[in-house]
Amino acid sequence: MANQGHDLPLYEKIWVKRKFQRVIDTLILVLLLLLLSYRLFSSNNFTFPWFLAFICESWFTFTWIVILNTKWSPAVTITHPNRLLLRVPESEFPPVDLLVTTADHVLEPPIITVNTVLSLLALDYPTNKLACYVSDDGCSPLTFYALVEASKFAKFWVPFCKKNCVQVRAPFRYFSDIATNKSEDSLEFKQEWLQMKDMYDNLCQKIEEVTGKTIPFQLDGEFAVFSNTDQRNHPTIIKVILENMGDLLDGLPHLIYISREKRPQYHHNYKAGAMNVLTRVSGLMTNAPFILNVDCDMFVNNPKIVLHALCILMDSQRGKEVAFVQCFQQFYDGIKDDPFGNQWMITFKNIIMGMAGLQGPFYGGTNAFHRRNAIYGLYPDEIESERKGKLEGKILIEKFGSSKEFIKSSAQALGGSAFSANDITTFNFIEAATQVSNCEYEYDTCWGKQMGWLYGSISEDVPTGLNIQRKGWRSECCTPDPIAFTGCAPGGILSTMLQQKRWASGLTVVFFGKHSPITGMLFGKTQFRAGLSFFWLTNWGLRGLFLVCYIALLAFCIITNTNIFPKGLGLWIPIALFVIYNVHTLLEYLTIGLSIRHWWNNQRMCIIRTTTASFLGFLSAMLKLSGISDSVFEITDKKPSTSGADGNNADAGRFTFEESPVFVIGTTILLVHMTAMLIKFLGLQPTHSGNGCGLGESISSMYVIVCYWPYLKGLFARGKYGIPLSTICKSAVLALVFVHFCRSNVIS
Ligand SMILES: O=c1ccn([C@@H]2O[C@H](COP(=O)(O)OP(=O)(O)O[C@H]3O[C@H](CO)[C@@H](O)[C@H](O)[C@H]3O)[C@@H](O)[C@H]2O)c(=O)[nH]1
Ligand SMILES: [Mn+2]
Repeated sequence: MANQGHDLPLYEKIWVKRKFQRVIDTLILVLLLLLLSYRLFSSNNFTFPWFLAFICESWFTFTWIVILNTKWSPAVTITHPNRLLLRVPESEFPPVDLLVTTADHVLEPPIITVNTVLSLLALDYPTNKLACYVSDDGCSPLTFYALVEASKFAKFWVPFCKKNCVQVRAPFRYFSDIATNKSEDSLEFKQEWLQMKDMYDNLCQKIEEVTGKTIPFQLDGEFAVFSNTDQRNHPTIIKVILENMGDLLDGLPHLIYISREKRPQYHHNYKAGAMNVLTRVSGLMTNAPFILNVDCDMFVNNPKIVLHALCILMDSQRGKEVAFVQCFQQFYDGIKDDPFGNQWMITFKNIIMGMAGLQGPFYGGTNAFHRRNAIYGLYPDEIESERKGKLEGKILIEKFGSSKEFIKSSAQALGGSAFSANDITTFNFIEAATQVSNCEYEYDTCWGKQMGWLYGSISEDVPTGLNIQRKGWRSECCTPDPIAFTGCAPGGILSTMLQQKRWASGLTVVFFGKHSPITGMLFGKTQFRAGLSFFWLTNWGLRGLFLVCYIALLAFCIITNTNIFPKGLGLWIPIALFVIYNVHTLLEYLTIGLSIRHWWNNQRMCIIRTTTASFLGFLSAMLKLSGISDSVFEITDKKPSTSGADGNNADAGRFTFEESPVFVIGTTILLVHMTAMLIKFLGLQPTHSGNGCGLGESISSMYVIVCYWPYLKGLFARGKYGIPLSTICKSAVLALVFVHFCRSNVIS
């Protein structure tokens, strides 16, 4: 019986057929190449606009090649947790460390973190094999208080979930779902349910009470360590909130709170710094071979997810080459038709599934199961064979830092010998853990440079993943049903833009840095097509630069009455491109059941986002690379929006404007194009003997204005729906400068 299905793989990879799409995608590439060759060989003028258009279109073509390559051979993985259960007795399941990061109790209300932690504690996995570590970069007694209260609630919540096979184990979601209390449920269950709900409401109330006040509570007893602390200046605080003392199968997992030391003179490296501290502290206490990391808002939606991920990581065939298993980010309560383009449904289908068919998806920063050894910098072939050299004490100290206890634990982890926790007691654990969480611990070690979460980019996830894949590791997607994790997408246009800007900036830094896919392909073991697919990510900011150039060029042409598009028969190339591309993407949306509105919102947001957030991100990366100013990790606001994020609210998808440079750029683009159209319709274009501006330029300019429709409405709306006057003024000045520049350059 126990031997049943021994030779069957724990997971399978299935390639998805997409012949029709390949044909259309290739056709688009051919048209792009045609346009480029038309530019090269037409007897038309080789003016500056033509040259610039050629550069931009070459870039677009390259981007399309990247996308085509990524989409070419998509794959999905299918996991078989029942086979794993048959093969490995529960007592031999490997430990898994659960790492959670939170950084600001205002933008990330403690109740959100609490829900994520509760869902982790209630995972369907032996509780004595789980340990949850929460890093709080906000050093907030409120977060700590909330976790302590949550741990009391967990003693009832976890057994309740397991007994009743609850699916969604984040209580705020569970209780908001009316379907959880159905009429056919037994009386006993109903009573329990009500009791649980009562307790949860109680917990929320307690947390709300303290978060509402300016001086929340007396900082004494357990909380005394938080007195006189400042977010940017405080010693390490470590608290063991729950400890599974008797190694009990049905107890609760360990729960540990960590706020690493911060000092103004030390750069704390944002989330990457926090993750490295979490890795070390968990290494000291439980040293699990596998690590799950989630952001504070990403709760477990499928309680069996650990088993699914282990199917991949523990598969005896291909599993050994897999460094991490990535569950795609999905969101709850997404606004209908994705007005801000931040739900990424089609990206998952096209890009991530595409990468899964190559060397594997990129690491997305959250919802990922890692092999501790890969985080520690091991190569895949070192897992089984020679790694003696790496285990020598001196080398380990140079790489991992000087904590004796940590060296011991890392040698164990690298040696693959014992997954057993160290002979560490709560008392010496705190001491050792404090040492590895202090600011100067990483000084002169490899942390953040060659191993662990890498520093230097505010999109730390991408270089971290690339650094692992360049060593020859693969990664896999895990897409169980129901979805593994769900989190909250940014609720408004501003937070979406700021997130995009951060990504663009961080990714541009990666592109020009030593962890770019190019170096991975040239000097590492990143496979060629996989490396090419990673450009889709790292070029995020550069795309902004080229698109802004192109859009400015269009306006320039209309204002100065010149052209970049072919005339006559040649004009059919860009027109065919435009039509085929749009029909093709629309079909892609419709086939997976998304609406036309969803498609249009995404098309529009792609233009808006690329020309504003990505472009600004690119500029900020340039400032960073040239050493002028550093870029800051601006945390995404996770407060539930007051206007109701339920998607039914009429206001939920509307653009609300505030003062911010991202809106200045967008408004400028809109004003410039409106001015250009006005000049054209009023007949104010200069006349000259050259080749004047034609239909192509006008249609494109109109398309830009249509994309920017929400901004156009914002120009005339009031209150939060209106673009602030100061932003309009700044944009108007910029637009005037641009128009003046064009007029003074008129080619006559
Ligand atoms: O100094 C910091 C800043 C952030 N965080 C945590 O980092 C996570 C991600 O921050 P968030 O503001 O939610 O950013 P997102 O844009 O939603 O995050 C995406 O992009 C990030 C990289 O830019 C990745 O790290 C994330 O995993 C990925 O979900 C959160 O848990 C934060 O608490 C820290 O721990 N310390
Ligand atoms: Mn997030």
